[in-house]
Amino acid sequence: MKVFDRAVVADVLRTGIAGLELDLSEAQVEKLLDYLALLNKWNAVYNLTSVRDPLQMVTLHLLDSLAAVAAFKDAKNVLDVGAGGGLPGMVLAISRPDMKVSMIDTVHKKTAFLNQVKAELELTNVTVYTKRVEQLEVKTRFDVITSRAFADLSDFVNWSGHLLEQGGQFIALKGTAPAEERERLPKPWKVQKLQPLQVPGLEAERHLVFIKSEHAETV
Ligand SMILES: C[S@@+](CC[C@H](N)C(=O)[O-])C[C@H]1O[C@@H](n2cnc3c(N)ncnc32)[C@H](O)[C@@H]1O
Repeated sequence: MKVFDRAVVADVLRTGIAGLELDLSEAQVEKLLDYLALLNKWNAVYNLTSVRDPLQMVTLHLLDSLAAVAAFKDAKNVLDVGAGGGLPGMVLAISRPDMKVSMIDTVHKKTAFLNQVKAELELTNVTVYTKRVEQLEVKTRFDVITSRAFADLSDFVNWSGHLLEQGGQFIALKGTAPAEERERLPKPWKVQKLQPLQVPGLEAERHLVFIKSEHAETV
């Protein structure tokens, strides 16, 4: 599908949400569609994602991120590192308006887009930072730090570990997470759980990797 046909896109999105058994209101589904329409529009100029087909964007971006929403059920204050066009951060913010979601990226055109989405969709739970995560300082640390397609797990925790509150956890959205990469994590970080994800309409392997300090209680 070349053009953004909202009715067709909405149909695929709604079927996927039903498959994931997610309880989203009609207003939230409309916001997800608004977000996708903006991503599609800005992508033409800003090159935010290499996925250009709106229907593929539903599966590879929206449903892929929505499949992870349940893992954030106890989260209150989340940071998405290397959020790019807002995945999974923007999808989490729309799905969980009660949760604070911060997104960080080094590339200004990406965070300009995220701020535009925040304004147009009136997302009061969103904060956007333009800088390297290693250089971010915050008054209140995060209970969950997430990322999708960001970096090797060791770099992810090394660069953002200073931002995680005591007892907090990392949740990385990955295709595969090879044992060698998981075992290479620097102390005190340890993989607590590796959870396969089923994304409606997607054959590819997807996983959530939960990482905690070995000094924290197990999940
Ligand atoms: C492959 S993209 C993934 C974007 C998005 N998470 C997704 O799944 O579509 C990785 C992003 O990380 C950002 N990035 C790379 N190094 C970073 C750093 N040290 N701090 C913050 N963002 C970084 C890049 O600018 C890029 O937008």
